[in-house]
Amino acid sequence: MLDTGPDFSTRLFSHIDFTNGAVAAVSGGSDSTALLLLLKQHLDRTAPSARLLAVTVDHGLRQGSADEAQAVAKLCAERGIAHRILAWSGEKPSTGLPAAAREARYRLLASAARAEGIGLIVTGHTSDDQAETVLMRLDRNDAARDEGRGLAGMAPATLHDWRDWIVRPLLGVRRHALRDFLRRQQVGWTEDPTNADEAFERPRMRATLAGEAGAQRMNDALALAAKEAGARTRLGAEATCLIERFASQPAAGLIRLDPALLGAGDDRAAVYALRILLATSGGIAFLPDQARSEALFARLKAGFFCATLSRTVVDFRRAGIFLRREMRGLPAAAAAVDAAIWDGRRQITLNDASGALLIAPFGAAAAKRLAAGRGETPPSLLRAALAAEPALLEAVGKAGPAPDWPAPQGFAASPIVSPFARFLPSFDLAPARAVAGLVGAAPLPALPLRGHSAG
Ligand SMILES: Nc1ncnc2c1ncn2[C@@H]1O[C@H](COP(=O)(O)OP(=O)(O)OP(=O)(O)O)[C@@H](O)[C@H]1O
Repeated sequence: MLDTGPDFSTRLFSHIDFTNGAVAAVSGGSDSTALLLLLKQHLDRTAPSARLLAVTVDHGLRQGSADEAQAVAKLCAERGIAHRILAWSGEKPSTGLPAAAREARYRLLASAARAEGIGLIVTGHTSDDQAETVLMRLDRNDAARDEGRGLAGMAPATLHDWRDWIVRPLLGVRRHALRDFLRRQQVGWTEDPTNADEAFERPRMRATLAGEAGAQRMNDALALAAKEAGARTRLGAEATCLIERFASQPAAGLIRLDPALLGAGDDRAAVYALRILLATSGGIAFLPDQARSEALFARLKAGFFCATLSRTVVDFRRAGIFLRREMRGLPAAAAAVDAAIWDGRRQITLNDASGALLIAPFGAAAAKRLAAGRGETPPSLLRAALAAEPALLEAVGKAGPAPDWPAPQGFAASPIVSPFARFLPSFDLAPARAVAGLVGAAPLPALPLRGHSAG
């Protein structure tokens, strides 16, 4: 039987920095209920002044979800833990419901954390969840498409919206051990019927991992995840070196790669660096397809050419290899909204919200008037990059002349690192930090795990 005494909670939590408190995401299921009680035990012993807020999201998708949230509220009241229930009140999509529910859940958890000045969310994902995730990805053959990146499974920590850390302290713990702990504490939990509904992929996978027969499969999956996590982190570190050595940004929206990258000798890392930079330039949340990226890299090795991948024009000419957002598919003029993400590439800040403002691509004509030559970068490329940047317009002046550049006061369009802007797994910290430095994105908040640094 697993030791679930004080040593156990020390092992689970002592590497996490709770100085700024924690939000515990508690569904009322066994895993997150055990998480909450173990964390409370740990903080009472080691950091009694650290704030702990339990949050239950009521998705309103099942009958009885409000009662389940109330059961968590009751447990928290008994244990002296602050608790909030947050309802998902938005439109529910007819397809992709689990993904939409997850999005809404993290958004609500993050808003609760921010409201309390807490930058850390802990969830109850277990090694069972990890094995299921990895095996589902293996079944879908994601590995072949993405060089095995996904087989690393869930990261011990993930940055959400470049602001809030989601930490998963139970990733190395089996669900049955947590249930044993709860039984000994005489604490109940709710069973979500969808977890047993084999119409869904995850419950089907869970069933294959049950019993003696499933145990070996689970161990193999966890060993695979650990191996792939190491490989992904190493590849990321190698790609980081290449980005730092060979990539520069001559102007906003224009990345230059030194052609020496092509002969640097480490093609795998170079392709990975290229994929990350393509997604960043194009404003895409996912890295471009592995095979197409390899083909692009091979074509670059063959000499000068121009192609488009991941909404990014890749232009190899004498002056270097340049990446910029293609003009096709840029957002149409629309009302400017503070804090909105524009084109997946820029976070808009409106300091002066007065008046009706529109945001629109700068456009080729205005860029032609304004872009001046700079250094050795061909002016045509500077103009092309500028044309795809956002500009602020008076709504009434739509037909008037284009605005001046740089943008009028009261408006900032800060670059974001598109593939990692929403979710940044800790495996990918090094390349995310390098690209943030390259494009001028906000620096990463420190990783709340001891023994690591996020710079
Ligand atoms: N409705 C919710 N409210 C708050 N946190 C949640 C909610 N649903 C899930 N979580 C968090 O996400 C983690 C993983 O979610 P998942 O859907 O795999 O778990 P679950 O089966 O709903 O619940 P549990 O993991 O607690 O048994 C949970 O352990 C919990 O920390």
